[in-house]
Amino acid sequence: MSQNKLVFTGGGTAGHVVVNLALMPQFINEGYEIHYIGSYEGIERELVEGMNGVTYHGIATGKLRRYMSLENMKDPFRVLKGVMQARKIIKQVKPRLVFSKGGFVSVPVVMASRMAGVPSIIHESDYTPGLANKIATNFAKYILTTFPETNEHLPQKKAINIGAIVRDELFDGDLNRAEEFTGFTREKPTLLVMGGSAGAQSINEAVRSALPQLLNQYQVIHLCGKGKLDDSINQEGYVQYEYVTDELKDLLALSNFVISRAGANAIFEFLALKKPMVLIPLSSQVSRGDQILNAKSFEKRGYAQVLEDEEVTMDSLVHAIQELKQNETTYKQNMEAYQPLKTKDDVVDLIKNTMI
Ligand SMILES: CC(=O)N[C@H]1[C@@H](OP(=O)(O)OP(=O)(O)OC[C@H]2O[C@@H](n3ccc(=O)[nH]c3=O)[C@H](O)[C@@H]2O)O[C@H](CO)[C@@H](O)[C@@H]1O
Repeated sequence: MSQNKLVFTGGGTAGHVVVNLALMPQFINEGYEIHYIGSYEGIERELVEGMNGVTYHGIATGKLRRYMSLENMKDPFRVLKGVMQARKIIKQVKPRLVFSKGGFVSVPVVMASRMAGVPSIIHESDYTPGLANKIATNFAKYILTTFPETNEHLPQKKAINIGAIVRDELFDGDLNRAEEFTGFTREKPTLLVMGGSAGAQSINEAVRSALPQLLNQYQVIHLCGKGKLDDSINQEGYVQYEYVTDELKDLLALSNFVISRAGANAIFEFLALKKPMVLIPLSSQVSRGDQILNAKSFEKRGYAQVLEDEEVTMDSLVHAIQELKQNETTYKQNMEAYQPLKTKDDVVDLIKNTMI
């Protein structure tokens, strides 16, 4: 059996899985045995379980709720159970390192790795660290950050700014496949709408109400989130999908502009692919406001136009798209000047240099 074993963890939303999806194939190709510790039912299970070369282990996990619920009382016990389960898995697998992409499920795993004397590296995509990663930082060797400003909130010895890690496959989009999948053509420009990995109701509603205006000028690909399809809409030039996996690269290749939430992974993907974007960050009423900071940073660098969630209407959305189109060249020039700080290979090297 291979002595080169790694454990990856992270979940809750796709944003806490995609960096792992970018890194794991590299290690699998080099003959490493990969284990993934996630929740029993989260999106990480869906995205990871079928992958060749990865063994998935489900554990109990708590959840961060920003509202009062009886479930909140049960969470400490679930986290404790998760630590015991993760500890058992780590003892059995004996990995050389644990790599965590954050999210609540990752906390017990990073704690258990520390107990077992296995080093861990965690990754924070957002402008400010989330609660799970703040806790996990205490037990980890390093925390890798996407935005340089994030390091100000973290212990200096542990924080390393690496920039974003984008999946290689996203650069291999194919226009013919996209046309076949959507039924669209290249004659009209295409707008891609992505409300984060789970979809966003406010964006879905605004986009759907703006369709009569938008479809005059654009074709619209709408990634609307699980359970958020609207079957009553059947208009030429509009397609909707709950969530796409392999097809995403092709849909991105066909898209000229993007309307999106401001999740860190998604926006760096659009930047890497030079897609001018309208960002509608998740409001601070329902989150810690990290997406607002992500979006502002992109606006400041001239990559995006930002609309606050509270001001999203049919008219404000159409207006924002018009402005984006008018300034397309400037946005693209700004994005051309962007150079990723470190590559995926640098992170792979860091992992190898930190392994026991
Ligand atoms: C509600 C919530 O907690 N959101 C957080 C979550 O967002 P979320 O899970 O939406 O994460 P991101 O926007 O960062 O990433 C979404 C990922 O899903 C992919 N994708 C999306 C739709 C689809 O159909 N197919 C697909 O593959 C995107 O390409 C991207 O890689 O994690 C982000 C990264 O920590 C945070 O910034 C967000 O605040």
